[in-house]
Amino acid sequence: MRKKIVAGNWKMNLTLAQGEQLVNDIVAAGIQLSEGQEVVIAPPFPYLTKVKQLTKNYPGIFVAAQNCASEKSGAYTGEVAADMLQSIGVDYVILGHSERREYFQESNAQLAKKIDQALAAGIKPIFCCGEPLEVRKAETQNAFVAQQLQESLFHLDAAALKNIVIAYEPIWAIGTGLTASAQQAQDMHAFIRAQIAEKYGREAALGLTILYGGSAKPSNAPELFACPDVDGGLIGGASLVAADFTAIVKSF
Ligand SMILES: O=C[C@H](O)COP(=O)(O)O
Repeated sequence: MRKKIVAGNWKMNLTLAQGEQLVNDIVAAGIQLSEGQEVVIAPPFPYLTKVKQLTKNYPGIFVAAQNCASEKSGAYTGEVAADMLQSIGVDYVILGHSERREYFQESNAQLAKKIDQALAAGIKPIFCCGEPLEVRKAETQNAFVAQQLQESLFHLDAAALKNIVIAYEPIWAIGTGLTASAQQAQDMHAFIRAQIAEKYGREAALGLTILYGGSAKPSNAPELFACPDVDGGLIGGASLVAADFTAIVKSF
C-alpha cells in the first residue's frame, strides 16, 4: 500500500515564535495517524532544526525543506546543500514548486540535478508539477506535465523512483481560492500514474504517492482525498492555521 501524506508548506511566512506555536498547536491536536499515513511540515530554512526538535517524539510527523541546491557544495553564496539538510535531520525536500520555477527561473533540467542531490543525500524529494492557466485553457495540460516528469525525473532508475513523491499543483489553483475539481485532480493524478507505469511498470506506479496542491482546505479536502489516485495534499495557506491544517489531516 502506498503512503498517504499531508504536507504543510509554510512558504516565506511566520516568525520563529509563530512557527513554534503552530507546531505546538498541531501536535497538541493529538492527530491519530494510521500506518502508512504521514504529516510533513515544511518551514523556512532557519526553522528546520527547531521544527525537527519539536516533532521528534511524534512518529508519523516529518520535516521538509522548501528547496535545496543543485550542486553538492562550494562557492554558491546563499544556497543550501542537500547534504546540509541531511545533517540536521531533514526528511523531505520540496522541489520544483511553481513559485521557484516562476520567480527563480528553475528549469526542468536544473530540477533534475536538485533531485539527484537530494536522493544522494538520502532526502526524499516532493517533486511539484502542474500547468499554468493558459495551458489548462488550451487543454494541453497532460503534455505539459508529461514533459516536466520526463525532463526532471525520468533519468532515475526504478530504485531511486521509490523515494520520490509527486505533488500535482495546477498553478491556476495556487493561492487563488480556485481549486481543481475532484474530477480534474483525479484525471491528472491518473494520467501521472499512467506515465510512471509506462516508464517504470505498473508496480512502481501503484506504489507512487501523488499529492494534490492548490487551495486545498478543510471543506474540499475530504472530496479530493477520496479520489482513488489522490494520496494526500501539499497545503499552502491552510497549513498556517493549526485548526485548518489538522482538519485537513483528519480528512485522510
Ligand atoms: O505548496 C503549496 C501549494 O502551493 C498550495 O498553496 P495554497 O494551498 O495556498 O493554494
